[in-house]
Amino acid sequence: MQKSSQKEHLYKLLVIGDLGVGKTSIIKRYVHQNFSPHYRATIGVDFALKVLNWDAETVVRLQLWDIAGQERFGNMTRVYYREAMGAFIVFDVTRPATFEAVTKWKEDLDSKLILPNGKPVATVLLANKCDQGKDVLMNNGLKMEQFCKENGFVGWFETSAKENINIDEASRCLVKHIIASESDLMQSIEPDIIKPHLNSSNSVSCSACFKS
Ligand SMILES: Nc1nc2c(ncn2[C@@H]2O[C@H](COP(=O)(O)OP(=O)(O)OP(=O)(O)O)[C@@H](O)[C@H]2O)c(=O)[nH]1
Repeated sequence: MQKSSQKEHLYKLLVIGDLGVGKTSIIKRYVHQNFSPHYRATIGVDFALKVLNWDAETVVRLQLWDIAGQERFGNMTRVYYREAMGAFIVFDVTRPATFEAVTKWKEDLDSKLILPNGKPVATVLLANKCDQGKDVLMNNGLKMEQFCKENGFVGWFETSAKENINIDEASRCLVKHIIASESDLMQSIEPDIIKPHLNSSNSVSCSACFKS
């Protein structure tokens, strides 16, 4: 039961990335604690709600927007991105092309969504299906931390929706950065205009959540 002294935050989070990388599966695992090996492509967008008891005084409600991979080639992302406070960009570690698409997704996001202080929304990169090996990470010799800094991600995690690896951790990282960016905004502008704008901007990053 909620105590009267508790603070509540409601955040819209986007989950984006190429077809079949595991966006729906990650949300399903996170919200419903289950996994299905069968693939059913998302059409347009789907939604889920996750409630987090953040600390003794704070409840965080996450509205997760599961955006179909095929939307990268459509015009609807601008509409879906509206008023989001954070994003996960997902790729599949077994398919290099899905990693190459990550920068395209990030550019699409940053070109359409901006906070009132001119900063992009906090974004965490998820290297999903890590239960299948780490082909992309190892073969390309990727320096993920460097990649994240250069491309404005606040952190990255190897995840598995199948084995339930690092999904809670990635979410906590994202929420932590959103709470920090929200208090940043509170200090600089009127609280009632915190909602992100649709526009473009440069990226910023912080290494607080980077994993090696
Ligand atoms: N081994 C393994 N398979 C996964 C994992 N996550 C998802 N899959 C499988 O990958 C396939 C695609 O997963 P989805 O969650 O539907 O992918 P999506 O990104 O939502 O796909 P779109 O809706 O087309 O954008 C399914 O067969 C899943 O079972 C994972 O962590 N490990």
